[in-house]
Amino acid sequence: MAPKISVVDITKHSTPEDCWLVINDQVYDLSSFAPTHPGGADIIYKFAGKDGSKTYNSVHAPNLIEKELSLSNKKGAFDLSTVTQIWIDSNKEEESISTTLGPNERPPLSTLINLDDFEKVHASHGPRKANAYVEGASNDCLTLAANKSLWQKLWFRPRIMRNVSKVNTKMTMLGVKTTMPVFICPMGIAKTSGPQGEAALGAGAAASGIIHCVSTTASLSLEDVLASAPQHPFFFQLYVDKQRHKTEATLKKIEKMEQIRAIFVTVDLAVVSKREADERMRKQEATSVYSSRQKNVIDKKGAGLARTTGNFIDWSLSWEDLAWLRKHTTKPILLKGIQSAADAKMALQMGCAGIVVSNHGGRALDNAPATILILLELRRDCPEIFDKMEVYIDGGVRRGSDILKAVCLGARGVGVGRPFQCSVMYDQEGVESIAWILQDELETSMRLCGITDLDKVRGDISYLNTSEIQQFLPPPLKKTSFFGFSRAKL
Ligand code: HEM
Ligand SMILES: Cc1cc2nc3c(=O)[nH]c(=O)nc-3n(C[C@H](O)[C@H](O)[C@H](O)COP(=O)(O)O)c2cc1C
Repeated sequence: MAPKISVVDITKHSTPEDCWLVINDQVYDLSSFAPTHPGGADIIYKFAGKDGSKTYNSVHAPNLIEKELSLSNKKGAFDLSTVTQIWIDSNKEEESISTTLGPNERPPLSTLINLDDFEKVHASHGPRKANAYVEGASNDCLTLAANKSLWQKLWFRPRIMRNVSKVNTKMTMLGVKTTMPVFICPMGIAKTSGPQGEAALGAGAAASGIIHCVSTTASLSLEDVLASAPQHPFFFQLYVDKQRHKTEATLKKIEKMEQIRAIFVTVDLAVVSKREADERMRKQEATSVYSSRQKNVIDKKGAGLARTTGNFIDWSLSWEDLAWLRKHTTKPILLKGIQSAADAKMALQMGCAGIVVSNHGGRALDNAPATILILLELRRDCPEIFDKMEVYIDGGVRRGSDILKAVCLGARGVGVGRPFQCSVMYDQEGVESIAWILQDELETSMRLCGITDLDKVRGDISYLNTSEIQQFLPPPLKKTSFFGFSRAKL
């Protein structure tokens, strides 16, 4: 067996011409590869003679380097027993430098061409704490992954030769006319991702003709967020506070705010779940933009930003509380976090104006079903709700074609979360860029499907083939005809 390579040996190769790096406990010679690295040579030279694993892993799959480099550039295993404190400290310096690059060092906005690009750049260039917070999900992130991957298993059945020179993507959501059926999901503490925080989301939504749903845990005051687009409507997301009088005061304030057109009460997060990436970040690393009202405590779970800013949420919330909420607002109430047909029916019975099918982007119960499956379940088990209230969906929506799929299944619109939060890195321009990409992708997929008016195909499943994901549906509550659709629509 080849001898392991020590710290002393590696530090001898710390120049651009002779550039060795440790990546995941293996030593590589990247001298000839670095100048051709698509992410730039500098990022590799920064770690010459050092351990680049953290930065590398934040953008790359672990096996990429093994796959790409020739055998002669693989120098062997790193000798961990030779690690010194000085070496660890020098690596840390480089890591912090590489995660706090200035605006001019980020990839230009024009090079980001889909929503995943925004999440990748946030991972590689955003503040580490913000990234752990934004990208994190519960436990093993199974629901997070399922949300996204199951959209990809829903296929289209395109029609042809339908004169698609003009397409109409407009939709009315809760009485608000929008350019396309998209709202920016409520997300806490957006300032951790970029200095404009929610103001970028509000102004970007207004400029793009979509709606921002402001979170209870926004880093800016509600007034400041609304001021970012003074003529534009917003939605407000409500977490009910354990101290109910605080919620009552919030609702009283909102009642007078004409810009707020609806209240989305979040019902899927009785307690903040275990988000391990976030929890691993220690309290002292927190950028305390919001946490002044909470006492941050480190316990055995860690000190995640989500949990420390979310422990005011009332876990006693129940269906009876809807009457209490109704007493304090005249605005439409929607329940955000519906995950079954039974609860969707209940929301309708209780007089809600609508629901958001959501599992909190995989940040609530891990192993909760992917949201597209819940939407299918609703279509099958309670199709009547789509005519009687407004149904929205979020979770893993990353393509304009996902919007089209949701609408064909009967949703009035979709929420998009993480990509928008990541786009705040580029301020308002970044937010507008995401909206533009979605609009463009939506129009393209409509044209290629032979659809000219989005509103006219709402609930028309004839453009979809659901067979690949139907196997994942739970058994029906009661027997209904296939999907509850009339045959004409099938
Ligand atoms: C054979 C090894 C490598 C290959 C094939 C490779 C490939 C790439 C590619 C294709 C990109 C473009 C963006 C993307 O697809 O995600 C990229 C970006 C990047 N790579 Fe690598 N890479 C390698 C090694 C490394 C190493 C060793 C590091 C760190 C020490 C690193 C750090 C980065 C970073 C930080 C970016 C993002 C740059 C930016 O956003 O401006 N890569 N790499
Ligand atoms: C960073 C972050 C913060 C969030 N904060 C809230 C919140 O304050 N209130 C809420 O109802 N949902 C919150 N959510 C959940 C989103 O509103 C939404 O349900 C989810 O992000 C949609 O999934 P996606 O990120 O895959 O698009 C948050 C999600 C993220 C990623």
